[in-house]
Parts: sequence; structure tokens; C-alpha cells
Amino acid sequence: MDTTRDAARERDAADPLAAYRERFSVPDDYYVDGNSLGPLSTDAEAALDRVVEEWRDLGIRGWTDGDPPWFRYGEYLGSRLAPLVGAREHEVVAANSTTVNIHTLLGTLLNGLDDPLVLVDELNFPTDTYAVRAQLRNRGFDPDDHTVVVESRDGRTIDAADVEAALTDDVDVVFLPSVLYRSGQLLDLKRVTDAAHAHGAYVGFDLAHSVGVVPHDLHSLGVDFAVWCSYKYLNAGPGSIAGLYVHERHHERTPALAGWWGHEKDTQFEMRDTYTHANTAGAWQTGTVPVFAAAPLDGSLDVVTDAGIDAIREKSVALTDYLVSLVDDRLGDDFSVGSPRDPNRRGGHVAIEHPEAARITEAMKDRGVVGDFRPPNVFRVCPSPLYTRFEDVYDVIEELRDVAETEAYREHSLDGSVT
Ligand SMILES: Cc1ncc(COP(=O)(O)O)c(C=O)c1O
Ligand SMILES: Nc1c(O)cccc1C(=O)C[C@H](N)C(=O)O
Repeated sequence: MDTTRDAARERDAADPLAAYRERFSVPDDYYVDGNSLGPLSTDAEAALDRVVEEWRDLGIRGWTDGDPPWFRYGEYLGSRLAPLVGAREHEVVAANSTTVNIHTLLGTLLNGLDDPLVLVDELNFPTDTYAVRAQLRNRGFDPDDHTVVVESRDGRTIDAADVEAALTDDVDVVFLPSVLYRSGQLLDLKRVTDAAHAHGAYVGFDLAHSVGVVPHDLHSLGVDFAVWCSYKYLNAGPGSIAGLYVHERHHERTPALAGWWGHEKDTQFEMRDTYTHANTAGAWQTGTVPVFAAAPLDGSLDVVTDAGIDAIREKSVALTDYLVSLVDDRLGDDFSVGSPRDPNRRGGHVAIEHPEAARITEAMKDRGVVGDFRPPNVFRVCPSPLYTRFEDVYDVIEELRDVAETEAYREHSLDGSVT
């Protein structure tokens, strides 16, 4: 691969998604942390402004007369999210937070099992582990005895063969991330789903690091459930409403966290004492939809939908391939790539490993490069395709090379302060 700056410029000039950058307020010179918090777009801001105006002008009538009506905002966003995850419209809803969605979906499937066994991996994001273990504890089970934890061979990735080997007919639920938050490994969802189902287990995925950057096909794979957040590649803002998917075969089940917002919509306002849950993924909503945390997603989905998830994935792979080549070609031996090199096994970010990654992350901020550090030794770089140029990637690596060569990171202490 040609890793010169001129080549990067040529690729930017030929990039069909280049103009999308103009729709974003990118807060730093080089904002490569969009896998943690995506930036504001004019579209998201306009959608948020609209609900503020509706609140001012309509008051309570916004529930019925808003555009779209607030009452069905979660379902409305669900129907817009469904194509991104390859689901039917009634299988997706925007609701709650990712953590709450893990609780309610896993809880729903665990209800009624008298000796549950949940398969997880040792590299998953902490909140997922906390929620799985809490759901088991809440039912009186010792999580250590009721989980199978697939270990990593290299501390970075999970081998699908190890998932298969750990699957016995005793496993009830498999719950794994689609893309690992640290290394960026993209799991083979089909392989895991087929293996789980072959053993009679349900399978669910946390799509936090793939939704909006990797296309999914949840319904046709037969995945049982999935959760995700919308503040990363979907750019809907801090604490924005999360999403969930439940395969239609489970829509008869009673949600573990019942609430009136998951009630059958047509009779919700009859205020009955008896709970009749909706017959859609909407049943897994709990309380009133947080309209201000939901509206930005309506706008930011316009951007993603206009660009198209396949084009987004294509550019993302090109950007991360380019990034990996630059690390190989331009950085010293202290640096290494901690993400899979096969683009089919990689999500939208790259883990660059270095023994001084913590201080390097701080020194990079001094130069306008905002990525993040993940212990023990990872500088995470996310060239999010809607607003990152190839030349930005080139510049980020040049800054990284300079920070390492000049040892500029030594100005920072390990506790994050500048010395
Ligand atoms: C894989 C994964 N799951 C869940 C979360 C967060 O969940 P919540 O939005 O509930 O804080 C994150 C990031 O914060 C994540 O990376
Ligand atoms: N959700 C976050 C938050 O509320 C504050 C700071 C960071 C986050 C993140 O999203 C972290 C992210 N999931 C990660 O992959 O590390």
C-alpha cells in the first residue's frame, strides 16, 4: 500500500463520503474517539431543537401531535434502526440504556430456568459482565457456578473455536460482544449463532462497537437478542437512548423489567392494573421514552442512512487498513497492532499497543489528537468514516511517531497530570 501523504490526499479526493464531514462539528483537529462518543451533526442538533420547540409550542400535546409523535418515538426510531442491524421493524426499539437492555433481555430469557448457565467471554466490557452476574445473583445463583467464561489466548481476541469448544448442551444463553471494545476484533456472528443454536442455547450480542459501522443481519442469522448504544458510530450524543433487538419468535415472552411504556400501546392509557405487554420489541421499553435523549438519534440516523451502511463499512475498512499499514511502515518497533489484521475480523477502530500508551495518549491530546487509552497498553484510534479523512490518519500517525521519537510523553506523569 502507498502510505505517502500524497496517496492519502488522492484517496480523500476520490472518497464518495468526503462531503459528510461538513455535516459534523468535529471538536478537535483529529478526533479519533468516535467509538466512545461520536460528534454532533447539524442533523442531530436540528432534531433536538425540533423537540424543544414542540415542547414549547405543544406542551403535553407533543405526545400525540409531535412530528413524529413522542408517544411512539421508541418504535419510530426502532423502525429506522432495523435496516442497520438486519431486523424486521417490529423487532427493534430505541429504549433505555445498553446496560438496562442487557438486564431486561437476559433476564427475560433466564426467567423460568432452574439451573441457568450463561456463556460469556473474559474480554467483554465491564458493564456487560456486571449485568450478567447481577441477573444470576438476583435469581439466587452464584455467578461463578452459573457462567462459562471463554478465555482469550492472547489477551486481545476471542477465538471462535474456543467458543465452540466451551459450548455444551448445558449452556442456556450465549452473550458476547460483536466487536471487542479494546482490540476491535469483530466476531463471526454467524458461526457463534449457529454453534449456540446447535446446542439449544439462545444467543445475544452487544453491538455497541459495531452498530452504524458494520452491517448486521440479525434476523436471518436467527440471533435471539441484541443491545447497543447510539452515542458511538450513530453519533446521537452523550447518554443518548440505546437500542435493542428481540427476534420475533420471543415476542410472546414477558419482559423481565415490566413497565407501562412496554404495554400494548393501544390500551396503555386505559391504566389497567393488569399488564399486557406489547407483542413487539417495544415490550422491552420500561418507562417514558426520554425524548431529549432520543431526538438527536432521529437526526443522526439521517446522516447514516443517506451515506448507507455498506458504503460506511467500505470506507471504514479502507481507513483501518491504511492505519495498520502506516503503523507497520512508519512507527518504531515499540509499537504494534493489537487488532486483527484481517479486515473481515476487525470493527471500526484499531488498537495501537505501546508500553507508554497511557502517557502517549495524553501527549497526543497536546497536539490536537483525541483518541483514548485502554489499559494496559492500548492507544485506541477510531477513524470514524463519516468525518475522518485519509490524510487525518496520516497526520495522526506522524504525530504518534514524533511523540515517541522525541519522548514528548515524558512530560506527562502516569496519573494523568503534566509534570
Ligand atoms: C460493549 C459496551 N457495552 C456497553 C457500554 C455502555 O453501556 P451504557 O450505555 O449502558 O453505559 C459500552 C460503552 O460504554 C460498551 O463498550
Ligand atoms: N459510555 C461512556 C461514558 O458514559 C463515558 C466515557 C466513555 C464511555 C464509553 O463509551 C467507553 C466505551 N464503551 C469503550 O469502549 O471504552
